[in-house]
Amino acid sequence: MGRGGERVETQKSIATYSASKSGDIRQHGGKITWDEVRQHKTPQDAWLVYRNKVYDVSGWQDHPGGNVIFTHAGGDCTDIFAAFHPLGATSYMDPFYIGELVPGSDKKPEAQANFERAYRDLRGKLIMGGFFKASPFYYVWKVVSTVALAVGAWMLVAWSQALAIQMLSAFILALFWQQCGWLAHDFLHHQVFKERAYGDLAGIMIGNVFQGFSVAWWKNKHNTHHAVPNLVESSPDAQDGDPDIDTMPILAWSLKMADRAKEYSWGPFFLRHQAFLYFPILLVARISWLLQSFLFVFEHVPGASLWATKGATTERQAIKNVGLEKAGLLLYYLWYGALMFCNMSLPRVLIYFVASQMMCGFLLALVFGLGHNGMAVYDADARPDFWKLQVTTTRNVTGGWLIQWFCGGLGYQVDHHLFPMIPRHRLGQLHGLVESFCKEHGVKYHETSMWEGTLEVLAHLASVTKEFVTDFPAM
Ligand code: HEM
Repeated sequence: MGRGGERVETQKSIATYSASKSGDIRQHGGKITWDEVRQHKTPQDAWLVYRNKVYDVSGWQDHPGGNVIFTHAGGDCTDIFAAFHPLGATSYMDPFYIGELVPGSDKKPEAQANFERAYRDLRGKLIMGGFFKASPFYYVWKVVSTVALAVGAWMLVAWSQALAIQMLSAFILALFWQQCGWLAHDFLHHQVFKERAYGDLAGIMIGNVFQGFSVAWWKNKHNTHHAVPNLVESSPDAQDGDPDIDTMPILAWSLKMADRAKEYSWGPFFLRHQAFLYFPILLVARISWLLQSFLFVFEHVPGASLWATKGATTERQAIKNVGLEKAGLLLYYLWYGALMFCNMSLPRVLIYFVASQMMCGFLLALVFGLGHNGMAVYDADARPDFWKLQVTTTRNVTGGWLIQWFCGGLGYQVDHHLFPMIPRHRLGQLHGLVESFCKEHGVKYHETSMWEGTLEVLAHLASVTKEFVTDFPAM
């Protein structure tokens, strides 16, 4: 569906939604207090505050960004809304409007209010300063140089049957996938194209075809992670938790998570040894992600045709390009199979498969882990404001161009989290501004080398184990 068609579909869906709600007492019309807003915090009963206006989005499953909208139910979405949407998206909000917030009912300290204003001013300055504009040359170079890695890996396999050369090829292929991960990430955050449909198509090419991940599966998870990083959900039906730290019963990042180990027969074993098991777990992470992607795209949903998800009853209804997604994943397994079988015996194919997948899992997860693991973890009920949440749950990685290349720009994780639509090649410049802004306002800003960061992650896992086992020695 073209871009214009998509807009019309969104408008129609909002109109249908509004009509279905017209029987409710939606037009509150008057003043609403913060205490009242906070009562409406589940997907079925969701109120949002945007610039002191209150919106009722209860049960709006057709939101083009998916269920992430409900992460902020009962709260202020002003800054996270700005982080994700194109400028015109506010024009879709009117049908959801139900009233004005009573001034001062949030009891926000003046320093906090000033700080928020300053952050929003900073965003305005960045827009005016051209920070959100991508360089086409940079991204053409990134795509070409990344694809060259896959070509190199293929040539090595075709050239030699020596195990050492095949393993070198597996490593280069793993690097290719890792770099594709960062590149798809940029396109899907709409850092590159203003026209979002192009970003989605590039994402399917790099994500599904090159890397074997479903774009819709990844986007749902990743946007939710951005909205609520390191937040442990308040209840299973609230949808206010970060899926990236939902790693139980394998890894526990907080005492609250550790408590759930008791629900699984092998949970206590993992909890006791989680710092030692962290790296072995990273090795198999990619195989699990491939499987989740495949099931997400191909799982049969009753009522949905093969190439569409209209009428679907799960979060898969958010898949916009389901036909392309399916074709993309099939193409991935086709080219990957052709590469492996072009000059290798079956036993070598199996070794190559396991080696390439595990190496990539390690390369990807090492960077993911550095971004947030071992940083502050909050309960969703006690979520801090946007800026504090994004900064205190996130770690930057220092280092020269090689480290930044390896991390795909995510060495500037804090800066990226505050402004996810700013293209990767501008993050270095942005970093200076954000760092001094944090200092000026006394907000904690954390950065380490790759090595120190990894040690911090392991130390954090060990400390959760120690604290929990001290409280519950029977574990
Ligand atoms: C009344 C409130 C909201 C309205 C009317 C709304 C509307 C929209 C619209 C029209 C789009 C499509 C934009 C485009 O592609 O041009 C969109 C995308 C999106 N929205 Fe919202 N939104 C609301 C609240 C939220 C909130 C609170 C969040 C996050 C917590 C959110 C997260 C997203 C995301 C991540 C996307 C992008 C999805 C993608 O890249 O494909 N939205 N929203």
